[in-house]
Amino acid sequence: MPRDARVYVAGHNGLVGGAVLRRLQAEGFTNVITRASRELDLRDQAAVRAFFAQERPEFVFLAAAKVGGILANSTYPAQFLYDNLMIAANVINAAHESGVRKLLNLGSSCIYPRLAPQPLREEALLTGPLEETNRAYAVAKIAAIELCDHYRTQYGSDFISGMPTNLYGPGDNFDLKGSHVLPALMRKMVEAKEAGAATVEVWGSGTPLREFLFVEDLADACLFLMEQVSEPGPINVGTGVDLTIRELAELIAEVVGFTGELVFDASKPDGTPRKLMDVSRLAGLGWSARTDLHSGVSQTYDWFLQERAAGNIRG
Ligand SMILES: NC(=O)C1=CN([C@@H]2O[C@H](COP(=O)(O)OP(=O)(O)OC[C@H]3O[C@@H](n4cnc5c(N)ncnc54)[C@H](OP(=O)(O)O)[C@@H]3O)[C@@H](O)[C@H]2O)C=CC1
Ligand SMILES: C[C@H]1O[C@H](OP(=O)(O)OP(=O)(O)OC[C@H]2O[C@@H](n3cnc4c(=O)[nH]c(N)nc43)[C@H](O)[C@@H]2O)[C@@H](O)[C@@H](O)C1=O
Repeated sequence: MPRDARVYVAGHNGLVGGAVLRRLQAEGFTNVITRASRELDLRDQAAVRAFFAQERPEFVFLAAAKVGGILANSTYPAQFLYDNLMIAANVINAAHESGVRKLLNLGSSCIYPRLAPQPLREEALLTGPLEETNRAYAVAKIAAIELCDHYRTQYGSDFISGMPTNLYGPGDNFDLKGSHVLPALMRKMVEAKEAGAATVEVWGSGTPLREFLFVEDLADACLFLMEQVSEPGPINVGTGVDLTIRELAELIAEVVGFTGELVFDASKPDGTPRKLMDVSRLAGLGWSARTDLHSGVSQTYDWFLQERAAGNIRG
């Protein structure tokens, strides 16, 4: 991508969009276009068409979506399905109509079939029943991947899809009901430590396994994909390493300095038992994650304390 190319980052206020924006700015891109949802609701087809016709971006990072953890997904499935279908359909179609040179769409490891063989290979997509707790979201994410592939075959559009694993890092959502596990446990443990509380509640059994990629590494992968990959089908972006929720909670407790007891609430859903991705395809193209989980959690903790003091934490 030329440094003066017109680059649109959809979702720049979010975890992924924020990391991609920081990286583009660090790399010296001078023409980055952004819009908050209050300025441009991507569910509004006419507004999206008008935006693309007016701004004519050449490259698009599609990191706008309605995103949440296991409880949010199972509580608001209609919104997760509708919003994500509309956002993807409007942006992908307007990108085609306005002649965008390349678009990067993002899937998620949680959209693979619940019982697909692990580690998950890209070919496993659509080969079996989905995880119920986030099926609505998954259907919308799968539709976006399918749209990109069919716009490639029918119109020759260079629209690609990355398939990130669970992400975390600066800019994450720390709302205790709507967020993902890592920010939720970090916030709960910080607040428990400060309050002198003896316990912290962990949802579920603690036995599910999850893989976590630091969002700055994902941003690096997004630029790599935009520069290096132009082929159909999702491409996994992860670390290839997972751990149990119990092990994650113990790691966060050690970083935060919470020495109380972890109490597991079996009334909360575990979700899919495991979703470790096979990351060999992207490794074969020359990209691998650099930040180990302990370092990423430590960096996220430092960022959380600093931004909480400034009143900038989402959630
Ligand atoms: N977080 C994770 O663990 C993972 C995320 N992904 C994918 O990465 C992408 C980004 O996720 P993430 O950064 O975590 O999500 P966030 O919730 O952190 O950010 C999503 C962004 O989308 C924007 N947005 C939401 N609805 C609309 C709308 N109707 N119109 C315009 N903008 C909208 C929001 O903008 P605003 O703030 O202005 O309202 C927000 O900044 C998604 O496609 C997600 O599926 C994939 C795997 C894992
Ligand atoms: C990222 C990807 O994957 C997401 O699915 P998920 O990985 O199941 O999401 P999660 O991070 O919310 O939970 C992971 C595990 O952790 C446990 N858990 C413990 N304690 C808390 C807790 O306090 N909060 C949360 N949220 N989970 C907790 C929780 O019970 C579960 O066993 C999709 O929603 C979808 O967003 C998607 O794209």
